[in-house]
Amino acid sequence: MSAGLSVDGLRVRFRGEAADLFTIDTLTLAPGASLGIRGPSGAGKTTLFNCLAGIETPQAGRVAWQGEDIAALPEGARDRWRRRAVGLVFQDFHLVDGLDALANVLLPAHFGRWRPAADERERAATLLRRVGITSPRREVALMSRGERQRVAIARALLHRPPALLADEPTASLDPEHRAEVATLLTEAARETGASLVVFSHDLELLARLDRGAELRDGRLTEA
Ligand SMILES: Nc1ncnc2c1ncn2[C@@H]1O[C@H](COP(=O)(O)OP(=O)(O)OP(=O)(O)O)[C@@H](O)[C@H]1O
Repeated sequence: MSAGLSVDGLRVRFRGEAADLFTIDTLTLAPGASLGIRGPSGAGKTTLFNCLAGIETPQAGRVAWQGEDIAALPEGARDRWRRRAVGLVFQDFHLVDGLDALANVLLPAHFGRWRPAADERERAATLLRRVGITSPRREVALMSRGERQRVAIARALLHRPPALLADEPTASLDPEHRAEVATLLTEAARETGASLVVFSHDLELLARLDRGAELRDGRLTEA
């Protein structure tokens, strides 16, 4: 079983379109390694993010994490895989405003179970401290955008996922918070051994990643 990410012959075309949005012949990423993907608006970055996260099913190809081809899994199995094996970070955080920071970090622990286990609560509290959130019972709606993104990163790490995917994670932050979030994401991947893929226009964030690639005109080119 190969660890990390391995993509082969990935092809995406939306219904009614005459041409493929993109094709990716091959892409691999080792555990603990990071890759930044940039590209012009409309190139398909969010669509590729969705394919790597098992949210979108490609027309053809293999998207394997830890040797498991998630593109071939039926929807229910893919949802279970996503909850277990991937941490997702978004531009607009995807937090639940009526809840405090701790409850937001524990959200993934509620799937299939009524309440989180004691060790999950402990890990959530530890992760919040790790990302610099000192008031875990504070409602996220009252937090700054930078703090909210740090809570979202802690949530992404709850189940120690081997894959971390971030879609424009710094786009709605001011420069100081952008740098903070960039440091946290790259350190978290290194510490946990997760493979990190970041889709972004933020050149400072992209410069901190091990590798860079551009999605343009239907092709992913590494540079
Ligand atoms: N479900 C869909 N059905 C049809 N077309 C779609 C669908 N989702 C996305 N598209 C189209 O695919 C193209 C790529 O969209 P995508 O959101 O992946 O681009 P992007 O590179 O993330 O763009 P941006 O940087 O502006 O967010 C766009 O032209 C978009 O309109």
